[in-house]
Amino acid sequence: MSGVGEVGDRYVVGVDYGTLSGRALVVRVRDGAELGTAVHEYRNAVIESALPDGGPSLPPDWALQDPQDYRDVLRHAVPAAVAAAGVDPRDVVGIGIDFTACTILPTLADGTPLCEVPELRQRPHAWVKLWKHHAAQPHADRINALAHERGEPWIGRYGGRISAEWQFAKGLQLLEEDPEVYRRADRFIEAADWIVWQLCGVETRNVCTAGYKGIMQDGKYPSTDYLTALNPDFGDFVTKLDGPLMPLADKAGELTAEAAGWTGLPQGIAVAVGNVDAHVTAASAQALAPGRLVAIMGTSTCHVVNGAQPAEVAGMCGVVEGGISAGAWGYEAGQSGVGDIFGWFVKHAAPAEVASHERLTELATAQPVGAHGLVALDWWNGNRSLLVNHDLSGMIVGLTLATRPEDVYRALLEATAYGTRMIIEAFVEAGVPVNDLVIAGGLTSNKLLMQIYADVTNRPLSIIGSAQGPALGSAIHAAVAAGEYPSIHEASQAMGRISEAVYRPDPDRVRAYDALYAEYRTLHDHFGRGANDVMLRLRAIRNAAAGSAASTNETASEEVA
Ligand SMILES: Nc1ncnc2c1ncn2[C@@H]1O[C@H](COP(=O)(O)OP(=O)(O)O)[C@@H](O)[C@H]1O
Ligand SMILES: O=C(CO)[C@H](O)[C@H](O)COP(=O)(O)O
Repeated sequence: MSGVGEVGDRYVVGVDYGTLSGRALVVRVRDGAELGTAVHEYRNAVIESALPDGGPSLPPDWALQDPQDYRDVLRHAVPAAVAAAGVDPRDVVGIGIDFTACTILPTLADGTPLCEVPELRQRPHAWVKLWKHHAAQPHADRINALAHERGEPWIGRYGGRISAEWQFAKGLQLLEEDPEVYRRADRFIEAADWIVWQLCGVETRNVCTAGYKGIMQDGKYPSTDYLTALNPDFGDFVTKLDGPLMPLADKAGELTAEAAGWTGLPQGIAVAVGNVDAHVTAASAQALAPGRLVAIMGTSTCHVVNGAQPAEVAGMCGVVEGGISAGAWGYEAGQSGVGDIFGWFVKHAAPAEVASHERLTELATAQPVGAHGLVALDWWNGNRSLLVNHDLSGMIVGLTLATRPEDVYRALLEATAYGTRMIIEAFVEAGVPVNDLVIAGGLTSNKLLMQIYADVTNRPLSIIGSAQGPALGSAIHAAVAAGEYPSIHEASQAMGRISEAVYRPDPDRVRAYDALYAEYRTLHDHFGRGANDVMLRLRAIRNAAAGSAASTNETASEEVA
């Protein structure tokens, strides 16, 4: 891309809120050139052990965040990105944001997070629940059981199972574990919509998170009758969730004077409706046409693909009209652990002399397919699609005394590719075309991983032409919200970019992987579909042991006190 623009050029800013940091990107409207970027790491990262001000240990599978970290991204990363771009802030015409989801927080009616209400600061349920907060699995199980018992019409749009990661499971857990915080929550709002509210002073709900994470179908949420059947006090939950529903790429409002002060951008510029970090990337990957599946591969993977019609795909995350772009049915699936699994091995299992992604990848590249004799189940962070159960766990079969670290690392890379192939096959079998794959996200840097995905799925892999797919996607949505393009389609064509078919499947390796994939499917169905619930039993034993350890610690601390 050429350098800073010409006279009359206009710019937009995209802000991508990831799991550990927020990234701002300054983009030229006419061609999507990326002129400057900056990252702000969240000071409190992911809160998994105890609240920032101290206090008791959090239970297993909790994952919270601090909303102040989100505001700080606006204060630090946006001005730094504009400075790095060397453009005049007065030439910026819009800002768009995307967020991990379902990342959700309880607030007062004016948007004040409950964790910032002094008397509630020490209450874990007052804080933001991050997308990977998996402690609401029992609540999700009840939501699903009751939905099937009553024949709720919406359950099919979610592949038959609502995830523990999503709004209703997290809301039910909040109600039943801290009723006072639940009552004090005038709003239960996705961080994507909350940060837009901070930017323009207008409370909105984007159709993407409302649809995929909030069970909003055909303009309706689940009935009050269903909610009170779950818990008599849950009937008002939708009143907390609901707000003005807005289509993607619309303008939510205009930058307030206060937000202009934080960001250094002009007051009054367009603020785009919020979006999800996966779905927003379809625009930057020029993959809005039906059949082009985009896999955004990072700590986790989200798979998004547009289809011409709605279809029910067992185990998918959901299908939402306009969920990716207006005029199509957007499908989502996902794997709740991908890069995180590779990171776990590097940080906690690999010997120091080879403990890096680069070294392990280099060592793993040379061996032929199947030489390590291993097959793994990629469920270190549960299974989002197709089994939708976060009490499932990881597994490696075939370990011997001859197994080396790079063998295990490669087996983990391959296991996530098998998981993606399961998802693709489920879509195709349900009549949702998947013609080719477009890969975005931080994992595109691993060439071995990319080639494995091409060989396992037997499909060519195209690679997005930006290292900042979500942020570029948000910038593209900002350009539409600012009126620079008539629709997301024209903006995607002008501002998005992709390298076609960078990785092609090798027939010999495809055949070799077909045999290993058959073994993966056998293990997947045996341990994931009820033939042997050892993983669930071990999880129950772990939780009981954790509970008794916590009570022992409390007793010990009381005795000391
Ligand atoms: N070269 C690599 N090969 C495989 N995994 C990697 C590599 N580099 C980083 N990772 C993993 O990818 C994840 C980071 O992905 P990234 O897309 O940068 O972040 P995020 O998912 O927060 O957007 C981490 O879980 C890390 O362990
Ligand atoms: O489920 C999601 C989107 O639907 C989450 O936003 C996504 O899984 C977060 O992953 P990452 O940290 O890799 O961005």
